[in-house]
Amino acid sequence: MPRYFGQPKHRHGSEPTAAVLLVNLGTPDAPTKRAVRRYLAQFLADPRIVELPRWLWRLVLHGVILRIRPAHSAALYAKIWTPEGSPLQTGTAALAAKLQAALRAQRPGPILVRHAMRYGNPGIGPVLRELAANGARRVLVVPLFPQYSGTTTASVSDAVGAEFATWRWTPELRFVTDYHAEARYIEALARSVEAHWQRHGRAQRLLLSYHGIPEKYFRAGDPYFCQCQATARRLRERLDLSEDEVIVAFQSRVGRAAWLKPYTEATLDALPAEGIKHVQVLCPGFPVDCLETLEEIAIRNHARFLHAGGERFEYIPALNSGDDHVGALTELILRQAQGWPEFDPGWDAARTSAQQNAARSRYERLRDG
Ligand SMILES: C=CC1=C(C)c2cc3[nH]c(cc4nc(cc5[nH]c(cc1n2)c(C)c5CCC(=O)O)C(CCC(=O)O)=C4C)c(C)c3C=C
Ligand SMILES: [Fe+2]
Ligand SMILES: [Fe+2]
Repeated sequence: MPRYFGQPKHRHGSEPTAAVLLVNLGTPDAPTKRAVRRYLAQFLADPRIVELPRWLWRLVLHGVILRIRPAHSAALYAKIWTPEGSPLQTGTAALAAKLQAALRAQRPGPILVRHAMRYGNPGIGPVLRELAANGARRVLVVPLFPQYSGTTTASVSDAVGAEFATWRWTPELRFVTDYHAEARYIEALARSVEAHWQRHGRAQRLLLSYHGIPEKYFRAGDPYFCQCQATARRLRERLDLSEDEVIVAFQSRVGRAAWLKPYTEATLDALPAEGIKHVQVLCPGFPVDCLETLEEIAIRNHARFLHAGGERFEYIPALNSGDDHVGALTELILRQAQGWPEFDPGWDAARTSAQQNAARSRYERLRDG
């Protein structure tokens, strides 16, 4: 086995291709205990997610958590699973397909759009290798985390770096760290809220629920909390709502340590006693619907709010593969890929390959003996 992954059959001078790789968190292959266990074992072993000493965490993870959580989580996944699979998987794939079509319509050059998952399938490594096999010499990585966190965005960066550490010929690489304040992303969120208002009227409060992270990561310098607040502020201003009408809260806490506050659940428990009986919930940090929105918010927290005395609870769906989302990400991608020839509106494939064909056969004869 050669030490580095190479492309010995690469055709010298062949047309370069650019690629956009959307990366989401990942999801199990099936809503079963076995598949969830495999997924959680990879996910929770990531030191970006749990920063305990490795030996201690390995004991707890394999001795306790992976014995209990898979069955519990599998039952939750079963509630949201569709005939096509996990909503996070199908939603991310649909978004990638729509982006591929949008870029093809707007740019003449060869641009491939793919999606990968940080944990589970399709993995970042195999997708990057497939792109290389299809000639991708430039790769723009777009983690689907609008707000940067070390637990998510940096973990994607780790995985991309670890993959390229095994390659002989690495591509030109660009990486989107966050897009929490992008005008088109805020606009897409605002329009999804307005569309909801058109059909259901306005609630007393708009609750913006983000995935939490341990509070100690925030204190150690993770910018996630600030970026969540900044997204919320811009969205509130765009919707012309007062500070009182919008609440920011954090969901999906795991374990007993303190996470970012206020917690979504405690917030929903307290609102009815304050006379707030009608809430609408939007999750701006989840570009694609998943377990944490469809089960935790739309099912579990909905029931919880009614139990606490609330009367109306509405979940406003994620942007998913809607046109506003595709438009926002297309604009982000076109700006991030500026200067790449494949993204040049004047790309001329015939001229490019004619220039490069000249050098081809000589080098290949030398290499292939
Ligand atoms: C244990 C610590 C966890 C941290 C820190 C964390 C941060 C974090 N996660 C997301 C986005 C998603 N998380 C999802 C599921 C999920 N998250 C954790 C744990 C942490 N997340 C677990 C154990 C799970 C699996 C489900 C479960 O067993 O409860 C998902 C949904 C996946 C799906 O298949 O639908 C997403 C998306 C962000 C954005 C984030 C930090 C900012
Ligand atoms: Fe999570
Ligand atoms: Fe700040």
